[in-house]
Amino acid sequence: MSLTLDDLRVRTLGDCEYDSPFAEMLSTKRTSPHYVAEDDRVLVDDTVSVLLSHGVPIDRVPSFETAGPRKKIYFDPARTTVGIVTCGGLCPGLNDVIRGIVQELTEHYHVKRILGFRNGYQGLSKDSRHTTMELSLDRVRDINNAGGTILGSSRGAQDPEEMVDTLLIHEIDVLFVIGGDGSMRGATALTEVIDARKLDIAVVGVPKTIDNDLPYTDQSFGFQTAFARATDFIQSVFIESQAAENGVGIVKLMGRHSGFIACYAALSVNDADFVLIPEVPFGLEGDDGLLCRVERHLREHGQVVLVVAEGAGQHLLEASETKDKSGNAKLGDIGLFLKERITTKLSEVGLEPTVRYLDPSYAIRSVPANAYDSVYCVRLAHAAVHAGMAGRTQTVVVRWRRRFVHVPMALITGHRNEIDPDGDLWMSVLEATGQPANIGR
Ligand SMILES: Nc1ncnc2c1ncn2[C@@H]1O[C@H](COP(=O)(O)OP(=O)(O)OP(=O)(O)O)[C@@H](O)[C@H]1O
Ligand SMILES: O=P(O)(O)OC[C@H]1O[C@](O)(CO)[C@@H](O)[C@@H]1O
Ligand SMILES: [Mg+2]
Repeated sequence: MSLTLDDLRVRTLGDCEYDSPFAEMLSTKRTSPHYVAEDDRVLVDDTVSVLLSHGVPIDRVPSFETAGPRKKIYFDPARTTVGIVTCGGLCPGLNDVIRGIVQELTEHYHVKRILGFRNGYQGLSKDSRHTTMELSLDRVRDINNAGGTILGSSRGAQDPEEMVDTLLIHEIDVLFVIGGDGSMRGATALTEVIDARKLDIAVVGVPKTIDNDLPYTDQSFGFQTAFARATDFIQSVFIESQAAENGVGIVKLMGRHSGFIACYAALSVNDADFVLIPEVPFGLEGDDGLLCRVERHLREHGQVVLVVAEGAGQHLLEASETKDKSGNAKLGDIGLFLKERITTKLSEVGLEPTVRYLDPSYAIRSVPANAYDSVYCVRLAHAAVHAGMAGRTQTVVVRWRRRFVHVPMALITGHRNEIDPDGDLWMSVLEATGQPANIGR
């Protein structure tokens, strides 16, 4: 997709007139390999050929506004009330982000009132708008040691008019939404009502998804923790299948539309023989199909390990019209399906298999963030606070090519981050597993 500078323009509520608590520290800072000054920008693309293809001077090629503290800010901290909400599925690091936001607002900006809305957007609805949680430093002190979110989360639509009424009742000036693509669509709907009513409320997003399926972000927070946890299950089925006669290990991992968890976990353990992801369709039948390939592998090596993303091979299953409360399609169970088909096939050819099947499901996303993700979360939290206090709205903070930047919400929800079958990640998976580029297709 070709972006223009206009697509990348971040919205702001107005001129920044208050001195930032960081003004003095920033006065001598210039762009360096480790810092981007607030009037500088970060390039979207990073290859010579793509940069040249734009055919415009370097200051006209697509670039993001840099994140970080500003010398001047929009909101007067002494009169600012902040809200925080976490929505959608769980993800390691949610509590780290909440804590980081509260710490930054309290210790540096000296914001006095921070409210957590309970149970996702549901907590902003008319019915539950009074069940807020006061977020003080004491309240968030050790929350990062636990998985989940102290605020709770939910799926399901709420009326944006009602939600904005709730923001007004609590006199919220800045709302931080920590959530995935659906949450960012919800946040966009909020900003539309805020605009229509000409209100002065900033909405800043911190993108969250263990599936790593949001675009314009290096890797989403919690993803590394989630795939690291997933490796335990691959190792288990590897060991089980190694010890059994005709051992088959199958692990199904989360990933509705994108197979990042499956690929990274499989590469990390480097013992998987087949990795199946939604982005690369495969067939079961025929000499080139998955079933014969599994059989051959088993005959040759005595064991076989498959890692399958939950969204893989959906074309092989009966289509389902079922949706969850947020309207996300409920998928068929490819893991159980493969377990049955592989068991039947191997039994038919006389290789009575010992099949070990694991579906760790929620076990990989309910854990606390690892050290790496915790660092990432706290830095995203700081960036979000700086963006909000500077009056940025309809904006998310992300890390892009190792720099923290502001991205308009519309870009984050515009398309999905998926594994490119022609890209180098999938090539690495093919190299590590030895599986062919096409299975039964
Ligand atoms: N198009 C939309 N407009 C308004 N609100 C939406 C929209 N899509 C989703 N939402 C709301 O956003 C919240 C979270 O959405 P959803 O359950 O899809 O999770 P998510 O944020 O995409 O996170 P994840 O996919 O990582 O679990 C829900 O309350 C849902 O109703
Ligand atoms: O059961 P829940 O909470 O709807 O979550 C399941 C989904 O959430 C995700 O982890 C995305 O957050 C998907 O991979 C998974 O299908
Ligand atoms: Mg989603």
